[in-house]
Amino acid sequence: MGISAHSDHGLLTLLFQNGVDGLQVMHNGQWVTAKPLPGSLFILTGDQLEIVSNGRYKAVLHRALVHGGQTRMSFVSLVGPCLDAVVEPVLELAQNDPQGMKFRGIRYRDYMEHQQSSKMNTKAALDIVRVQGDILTCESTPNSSTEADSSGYSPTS
Ligand SMILES: O=C(O)CCC(=O)C(=O)O
Ligand SMILES: [Fe+2]
Repeated sequence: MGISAHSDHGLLTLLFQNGVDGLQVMHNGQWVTAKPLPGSLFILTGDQLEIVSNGRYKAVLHRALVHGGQTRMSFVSLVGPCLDAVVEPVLELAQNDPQGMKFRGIRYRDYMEHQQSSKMNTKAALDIVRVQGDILTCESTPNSSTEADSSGYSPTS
C-alpha cells in the first residue's frame, strides 16, 4: 500500500513494517528511504507534537511507495491526546522562543476533522493553527480552552 506525502495528525505514530522498503521521510529537502530493520518500530513525530512543542519538534513529512512484485505491509498506530483536549504550545517553550507563540490552540477533534476533510497535501493542515505575521506574545495569546473555543475556527471552512 502506498500513501502520498503527509504528516500524521497525532502526537506520535508507531509504525511496524514487514521488511519491504517503501517508507520515505523528508530530510534536508530530499526523500530518504527509511529502511525497515528486522523487528524494529519506527516512531514518527506528528502535528500535535509540533504544536505543543511550539515547533521544536517538527512533524515528519513522509510517504510510502509501492514496488511491483513484493507485498509491503505496514501496521500503523497513532498516539494522540483525547479528542476534546485543546492542544496548544507549552507556555514555557513559547516564552523562551524569540518568535513567541507559533500556534494557536485547537481542539484535537477539530484538527483531525480538518485534516481528514482536506486533500492530503504535505503539512498544509498545520496552517489552520499557525500564527503568521501577527506574532502573538505569550501575554496576548489565547491560552485557555475557552479562548481557543472562541477563536472563530471552523473545521469545515
Ligand atoms: O505505509 C506506511 O508505512 C505509512 C502509512 C502512513 O503514513 C499512515 O498511515 O499515516
Ligand atoms: Fe502517516
